[in-house]
Amino acid sequence: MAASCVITSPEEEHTPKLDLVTPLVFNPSMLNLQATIPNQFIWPDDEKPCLEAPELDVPLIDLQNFLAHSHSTLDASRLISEACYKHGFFLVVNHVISEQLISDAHEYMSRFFDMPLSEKQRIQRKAGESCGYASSFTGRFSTKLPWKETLSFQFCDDKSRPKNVQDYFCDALGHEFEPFGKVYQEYCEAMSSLSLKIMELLGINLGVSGDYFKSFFEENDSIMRLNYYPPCQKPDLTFGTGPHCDPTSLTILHQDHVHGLQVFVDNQWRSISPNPKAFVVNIGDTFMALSNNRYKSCLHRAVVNSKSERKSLAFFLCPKKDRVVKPPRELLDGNTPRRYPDFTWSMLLEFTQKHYRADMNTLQAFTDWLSNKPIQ
Ligand SMILES: C=C1C[C@]23C[C@H]1CC[C@H]2[C@]1(C)CCC[C@@](C)(C(=O)O)[C@H]1[C@@H]3C(=O)O
Ligand SMILES: O=C(O)CCC(=O)C(=O)O
Ligand SMILES: [Fe+2]
Repeated sequence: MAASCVITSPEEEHTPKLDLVTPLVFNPSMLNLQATIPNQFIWPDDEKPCLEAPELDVPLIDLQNFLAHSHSTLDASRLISEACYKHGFFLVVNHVISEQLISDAHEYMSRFFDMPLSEKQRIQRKAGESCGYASSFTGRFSTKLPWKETLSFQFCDDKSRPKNVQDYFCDALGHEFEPFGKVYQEYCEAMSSLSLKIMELLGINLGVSGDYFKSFFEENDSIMRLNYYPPCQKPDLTFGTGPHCDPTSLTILHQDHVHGLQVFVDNQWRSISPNPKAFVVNIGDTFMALSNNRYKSCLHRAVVNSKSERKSLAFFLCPKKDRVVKPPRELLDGNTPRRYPDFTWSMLLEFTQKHYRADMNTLQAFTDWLSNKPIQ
């Protein structure tokens, strides 16, 4: 890739001029071989990563077995419940999503991020918006920058816009990107369908009537995100994705073969190793509110390494923007009073894109913001 990382010279870096207006440009091809990393990427000592985290034993759910209501249904149901009450992470296998589609999604991600920076910047994320290309969010954040490039786009399960992902790529980058768009259109449709099956399963486990959650997420208006983490010569000083809880409802993540995902459980960072046949599923803040705080949206992060790039495909299930997030009556009783106020996903999304950097406290900060309390 062309271009270089536009950073002031070392002496200026330590005494940056106030009128310095040239934003830092994160160009991995220039940065990933440098022995030092810019200060903006260095996280505070008390937040730095531990690169070796013991494996977290998460339940592995055979989805076809489960949905066939076979004898293993009760076992799977119990395993998922235990996980969701504790940390909200579980693995799904036998999900009937083709290996070829997953492989194509990873292949096109590599092709996209291998493009020259100027090409990627044709689809640059605009301030306050969730879609587009971002290189380490330079210009969005000024400290604790994540060591990653991302491409995010919307998926609408909307019959009136049947090819919205494919159209996004063609409209933004030109007709030659139709193959990109076709693969991610098909991938997002598969993720949406898998999400609804998982919602059916979560509803059963929470004792919620019928298809409450499944119908809540029909016509979902979700976010697909491609995470590309270049190698980093100082992986112990920065993060690919910093510690956070997903503000969304459900995340379906496919890791490539490189380790990096860590989850905070029982006051310890634990890793979830890549499994090419499995999707990592985790509960997000919005579903935690929908479940009236029963299922947990859990703190997690992604570390980087000095040897190889890492990629992950993250599908963030989100309800239609104007749908009111409110727990079903079965989850409201004397013992568990209402934990969060009514809100729409549109409000929480805007909060994370314009007012607050999603972290481990997003939902509480959002609740305070809604009640006009000063953010702690
Ligand atoms: C609604 C969203 C905001 C983020 C992408 C989706 C779900 C996860 C969020 C995020 C990944 C949490 C960590 C911080 C963040 C800024 C990031 O590192 O990308 C978050 C995303 C975002 O605000 O762009
Ligand atoms: O890349 C990963 O393993 C995790 C990324 C993540 O948590 C996110 O994008 O929200
Ligand atoms: Fe996440």
